[in-house]
Formats: sequence, C-alpha cells, structure tokens
Amino acid sequence: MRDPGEVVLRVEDLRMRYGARDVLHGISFTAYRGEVLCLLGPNGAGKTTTIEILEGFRMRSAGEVSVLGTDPARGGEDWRARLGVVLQSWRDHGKWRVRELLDLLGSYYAPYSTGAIRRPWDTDELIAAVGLTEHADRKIRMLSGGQRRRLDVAIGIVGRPELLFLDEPTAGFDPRARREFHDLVHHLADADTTVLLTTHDLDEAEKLADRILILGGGQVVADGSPDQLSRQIAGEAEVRWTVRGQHFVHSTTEATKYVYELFKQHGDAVADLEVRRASLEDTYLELVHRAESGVVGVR
Ligand SMILES: Nc1ncnc2c1ncn2[C@@H]1O[C@H](COP(=O)(O)OP(=O)(O)OP(=O)(O)O)[C@@H](O)[C@H]1O
Repeated sequence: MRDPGEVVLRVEDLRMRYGARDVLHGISFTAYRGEVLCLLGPNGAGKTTTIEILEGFRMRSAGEVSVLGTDPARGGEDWRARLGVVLQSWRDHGKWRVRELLDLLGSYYAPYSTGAIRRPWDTDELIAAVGLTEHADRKIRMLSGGQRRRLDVAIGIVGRPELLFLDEPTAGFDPRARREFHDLVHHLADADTTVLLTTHDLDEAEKLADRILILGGGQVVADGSPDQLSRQIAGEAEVRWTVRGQHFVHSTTEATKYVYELFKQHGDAVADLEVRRASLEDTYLELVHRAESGVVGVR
C-alpha cells in the first residue's frame, strides 16, 4: 500500500450533466504518484468527459476534484505546466519540422523548471525516447500516421509532466511502436510520473495499468489491478486435459482442487493440461453488461 501522502489525483462524487442528461452519476477514485491508471468503458461512458474535467478544460456539475493538490477549475499556468496532455491527434503545424516544434513548445516550460524537475526535456533525448530520431528534421506533414502519433506523445511529455493524460495513445501504432511506447510509459512511471490513460485495447490496459477503472452507466463499476478484476468476476475456471488422446473440459470454482483430484485418479495419463481463468476481456464485458442492465457494480 502506498503512502497516502502521495495522492496525485482525488475525485469524489464527481457529477456531470449535459443539458438535462446526467453522464457521470457520482464517480470517485484516487491516483498515486507513479501509478498508471487506465480508464475503460464503452463508447459514451464518460471517459473523455472525466479526463477533460481533470485537465481543467471542462467545468463539472458537482463533486470534489483535486489534481496535484489544486482544483482544476482554478488551476493557473504554473499548475498547468506540471500536466501533460496527449489528445486524440495534433493536426496543426504541418510545415514545421519535428525538432523545431519540440524546441519551441519546450521553451514554454523553461520558466517552470524546479530543483527536482528540469524543464523542458532535452529535445534530442525526447525525440530519441519516442523513436523519431530519423525524422527529427522532417516536416510534420510528411510523417506517417504512427510517426505523427509519436510526435503527439512527445508534445505531451516535453515539459516533463508530473501527471500525464493519454487519450487512446497508441491508435495507429504498429506492433513495434506499441511495444516501444509501452516501455516509454513504464519508464515515465518509474520516474514517478502518474499516468491516466484511456484505451479500448484491453491487451494494452492489461500490459500498462497498475490499476484499471471501468466506467459504466455513469459510475465506476470496477476499480482494481487487472488481476484483482479478473478474480472478482472469475467465479469459474475452465480446466482442459486429455487422457489417452481423449479431450475433456470441466468448469469449476476450485480449479486447484479439481486438478489435484484429476492427477490422483489418472496420474501420468493426464496430458495437455490447461486452466483458463477469465480474461480481462471477459471481466470487462461482464461488468459493463451488469452496469448497463442496472446491476450494482463491483469495487
Ligand atoms: N459537449 C457535450 N454536450 C452534450 N453531450 C455531450 C458533450 N460531450 C459529450 N457528451 C455526451 O456525454 C456522454 C459521454 O461522452 P464522452 O465523450 O465523455 O464518452 P467516452 O467514454 O469518452 O466515449 P468514447 O469511448 O466514444 O470516446 C456521451 O453520451 C456524449 O454524447
């Protein structure tokens, strides 16, 4: 358990209403320094709304929110300089070259350097960290979609943020770029950056998140590590095996005991043994289904 003094993000009973429609019905969660928190939920669940409120771009209807110790509705420039934001895509500055743009954007952060955090990030180091060294002198409009997305990430972290918001960061990445990006997020978290990201890619969530929050029906329907969530829902595991070439499948809530009995009964004849627990995808689909059909969530 982390020291409660390290809270970076605290959300209590957050509500959002657009016109007459309630989108967030009172959500609460906390994030700690160096934690990677992943926000999941179906289209329209309120992920972007939540993130925009935390970034100070959207005014909430009700509830308490503290981001790096400040209410985002009242955050000034010095507070904003401690945040990094990677939105869905950066479409401007096509005529600029990669290094030029990062140099310029980085210079805005220089006045916010502190003894502990030197701002901005050195441009060439940053370009290398996001895998754009070969393209540093290219015009932005000449970049491919994935390269441009890497630039979006570089723009989000050029000021060495203490808290980084990533909205579907790897959309359009090839598998290697995704792997490199995941390594980058792990490095940022190791250096104490707190990361809040949204994704629809459950494999990505499982690889990156220390904690997953699932939004459904305007509420947090689950909050825990990928492993904890799977256990909450994984009532039954599926055991598969063969005996003398014949395949068997059995569902049980007590897989270990079942496997023990199996070996007691058949000994070495048991082959191809597999125990499959609920995946994050199974868990996600079940929890969202429960939320949408009005069943109270699991926390
Ligand atoms: N400015 C707005 N005015 C009115 N309704 C809005 C506005 N922005 C979002 N909504 C509604 O609020 C709900 C939540 O939207 P939001 O964009 O936060 O969802 P999301 O979880 O980010 O979805 P997605 O996965 O599709 O990006 C949706 O039903 C959307 O139609």
